[in-house]
Amino acid sequence: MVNAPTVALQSIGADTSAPIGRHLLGVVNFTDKSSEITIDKACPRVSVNLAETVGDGFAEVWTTARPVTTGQFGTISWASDGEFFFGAFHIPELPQYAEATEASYTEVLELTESLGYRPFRIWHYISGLNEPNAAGLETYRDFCLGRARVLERSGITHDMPAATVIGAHGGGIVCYLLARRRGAHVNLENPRQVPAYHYPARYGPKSPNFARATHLTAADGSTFLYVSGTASILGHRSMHPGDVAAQTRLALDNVGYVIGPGNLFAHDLNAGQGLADLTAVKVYVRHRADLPVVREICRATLPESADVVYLNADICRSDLLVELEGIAPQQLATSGSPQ
Ligand SMILES: O=C(O)C1=C[C@@H](O)[C@H](O)C=C1
Ligand SMILES: CC(=O)C(=O)O
Repeated sequence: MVNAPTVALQSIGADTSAPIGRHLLGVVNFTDKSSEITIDKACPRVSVNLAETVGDGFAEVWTTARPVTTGQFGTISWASDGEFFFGAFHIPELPQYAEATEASYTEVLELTESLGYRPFRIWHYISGLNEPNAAGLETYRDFCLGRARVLERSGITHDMPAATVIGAHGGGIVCYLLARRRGAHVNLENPRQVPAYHYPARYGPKSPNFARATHLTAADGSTFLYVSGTASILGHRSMHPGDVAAQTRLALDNVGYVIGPGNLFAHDLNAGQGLADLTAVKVYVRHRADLPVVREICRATLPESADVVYLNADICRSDLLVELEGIAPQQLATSGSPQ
């Protein structure tokens, strides 16, 4: 059994207890209910308001190999098994988010640093993502302002892991993250894209802070590639405006490139992966009417083995129609060589 967090995408309301030999680390329900976070002795349970109906929703269930302890630190609900950590915070709907984002991100860094953990994957779901805040700044750019201020103070603006920022249907900001105590993970860039840290000022007063993917090696040598929300961007430009099919193909192509052997070799890593290795894929589609086209392209491109879910959501640039993320696990065969 892998001694690293693994994820299963289950239907909402399905029994979200851990499989035999695994322990719950965190449960994220994508539902039609309001965003909230609860915590019990088992783990934090996050609800993200991002499904049209319960039927559209799903549960993202993270488990780990060892029993966890849970805790609360300011706005952060967390669980840890001593090596891996799951944390989450919720900021209610506000006229502006930078200040509250700064406060919660400060708590995330204080908590993970005090416990000796380093984040390796972060997700954010933000209602009104493309809407102007009370000061007229797009909410996504408002969020980036708050995040960047904290990371600048901590000197880690260019060392953040894979991330996702996607719109929610209401409820303010929900953020959840995975972190690890020991061992280094490697943040990857995609040479076909300008690193988000270096986006020109036209995209906002502060650049986003995330890597294109993060590569993690577990104690048993298994590796996991966590791919950020990836869109139809080359260089720093959004490509194929208005053409959701072309945007879907380029987003998939960007994912295949960033986890491919050439890019991993360029980051001094072995055993690149491919789209055929992806699982736990979340596809975010701006217009519901585009879902059938996006599904068709994804089904033709992704392996049948992949768990793929589709969500109707706003994306961090208003000219982007689709974005997707995934995980490429590489379990070691018993011989110790990559499968
Ligand atoms: O700002 C981010 O962290 C981010 C935005 C999107 O490009 C994508 O969801 C990945 C990360
Ligand atoms: C916008 C987006 O998806 C990116 O910056 O990669």
